[in-house]
Amino acid sequence: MKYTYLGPEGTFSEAALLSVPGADDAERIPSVSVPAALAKVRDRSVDAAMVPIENSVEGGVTATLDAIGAGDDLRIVREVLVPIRFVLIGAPGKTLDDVRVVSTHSHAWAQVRGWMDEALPEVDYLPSSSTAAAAVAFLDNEAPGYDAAVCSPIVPEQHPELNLLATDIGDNVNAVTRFVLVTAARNGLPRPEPTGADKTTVVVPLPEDSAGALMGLLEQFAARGVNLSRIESRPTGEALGSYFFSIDAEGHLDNLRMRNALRGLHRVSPGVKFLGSYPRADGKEPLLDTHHSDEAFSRADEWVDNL
Ligand SMILES: O=C(O)C(=O)C[C@]1(C(=O)O)C=C[C@@H](O)C=C1
Repeated sequence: MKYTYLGPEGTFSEAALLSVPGADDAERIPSVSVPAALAKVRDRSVDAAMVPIENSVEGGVTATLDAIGAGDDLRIVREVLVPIRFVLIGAPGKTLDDVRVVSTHSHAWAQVRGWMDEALPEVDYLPSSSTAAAAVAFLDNEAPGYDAAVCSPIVPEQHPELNLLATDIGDNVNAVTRFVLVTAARNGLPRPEPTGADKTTVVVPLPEDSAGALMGLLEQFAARGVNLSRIESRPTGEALGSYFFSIDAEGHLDNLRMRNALRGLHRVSPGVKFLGSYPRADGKEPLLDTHHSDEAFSRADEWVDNL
């Protein structure tokens, strides 16, 4: 297997990838952005990409939601949860008092704003493509245009020569980011089998100019007892008012309640895209009524077939 991730080395995305069995011995190619990582999957120059999709504090990673929803079909085959901690790295020779401009990934910045307001209230922010990219720029000894970088504690572990100014600067000690491992659809790799604790991700265009369109989508899940764990709307980019929904639902494509929900979804929104069924990282099984079990759906089909 050949993998890519949002790089460079030392990002949370790399930490997520390294938790995949066998990935530490496999070829791992860093990408400069989430769309660049997914482009490598689509042109088959790698087998899979590890990308962030959702953070418990800052919400959906829109770059990922937009890039997996558009273009050729992709498949999510695994999810990984990474606890998030942040440190502050200074430019060589700088102390905390010298810091005027801080750089990091926008999601990381949103998670340290409280600490910054307390410790460095006057500071300006400069966005970077990833947390690690902001920090390792100091290794090149060039002036990167900022005085400090927010990144994962892995970066100073990998590069002890970096100037560590502060540790544990995240505002929420329980912050977690969810990452997904994405492959090309129909790439010949085995698809994840149902485990009893699975998630299914779909992207659904909202039918336009129709009263109750969102209700029409949601009731496909509700009527079959399929619980949703995430739903986010994103603009398609085509026109004002044109939206798609990115949805995670509890269950696997092989569960009859999910198959029936997806059939219903396709009737109300034929542009729906299936992005994969894969095991939940937390192993949590859905709470099901008996009338939503596979047996109940099979018995109902049998009853109708025999009428
Ligand atoms: O920059 C990184 O280290 C990433 O892996 C990206 C990312 C994100 O997009 O949310 C991952 C986890 C943290 O929440 C901050 C940044």
